[in-house]
Amino acid sequence: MNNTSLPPVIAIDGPSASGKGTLAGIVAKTLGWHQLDSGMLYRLSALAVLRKNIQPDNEAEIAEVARNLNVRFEGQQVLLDNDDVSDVLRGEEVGALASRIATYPLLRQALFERQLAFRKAPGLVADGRDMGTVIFPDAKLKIFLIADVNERAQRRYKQLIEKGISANLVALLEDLKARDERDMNRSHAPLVPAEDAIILDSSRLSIEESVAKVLAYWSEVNA
Ligand SMILES: Nc1ncnc2c1ncn2[C@@H]1O[C@H](COP(=O)(O)OP(=O)(O)OP(=O)(O)O)[C@@H](O)[C@H]1O
Ligand SMILES: Nc1ccn([C@H]2C[C@H](O)[C@@H](COP(=O)(O)O)O2)c(=O)n1
Repeated sequence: MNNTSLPPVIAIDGPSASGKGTLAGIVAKTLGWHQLDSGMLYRLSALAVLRKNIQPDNEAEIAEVARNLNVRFEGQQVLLDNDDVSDVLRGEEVGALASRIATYPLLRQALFERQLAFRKAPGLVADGRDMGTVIFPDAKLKIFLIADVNERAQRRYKQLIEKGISANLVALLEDLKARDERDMNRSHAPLVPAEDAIILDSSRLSIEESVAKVLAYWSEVNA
């Protein structure tokens, strides 16, 4: 099967808390497509590493854990080894370790096929850091979603408070800056826009305005 016969992909990449997941979810629902939150796979790997007490610098063992992840998605629930980990996955410890181990080429390779498997008819909206550059380079539409780091910290702060999780705005801002630095400067699959990506700055856009822009770009692709 050549790539033109594969289901279409819309790739949405960008830094933490830029709104990728929110945007991908609404666009996928609007189009009736599947969704891949690739960051979730890195977070699941990090959580499994923590639970198995694997040393964070043991790249080979971490890749092995990722290759054998026993994960199920049931609606909004994520089950790791039959345990509902939906909330714990979003925690700071897991996110920080995910960002650290995501620098390992063996781990990225271990998750490669698993991500490709999400590409099913009628289409896929995939969000992450390397969707348009590495995993789905033939995506029909590539969005690189950015937002000012202070705005992203505010968004993450509001998101956590609304979930009843205590948060510190200054610490969140520092964490986002550190994560941006690591995600953008790693040697394998760094966070960079694909050459054919559209840069969408959502700093001053509402969620609805961002969604409308992506759907308009998609209509243009098909015009
Ligand atoms: N354009 C927007 N305007 C205001 N808030 C937004 C906008 N887009 C997203 N948000 C809010 O920002 C928060 C972070 O969004 P989201 O979790 O989708 O980001 P993300 O880029 O997927 O983050 P991560 O990479 O860390 O998973 C959410 O609470 C979401 O509702
Ligand atoms: N395609 C991806 C997705 C995620 N990562 C890494 C980098 C992030 O810091 C971490 C957690 O992702 P999030 O849930 O915040 O989107 O996972 C990556 O390297 N490549």
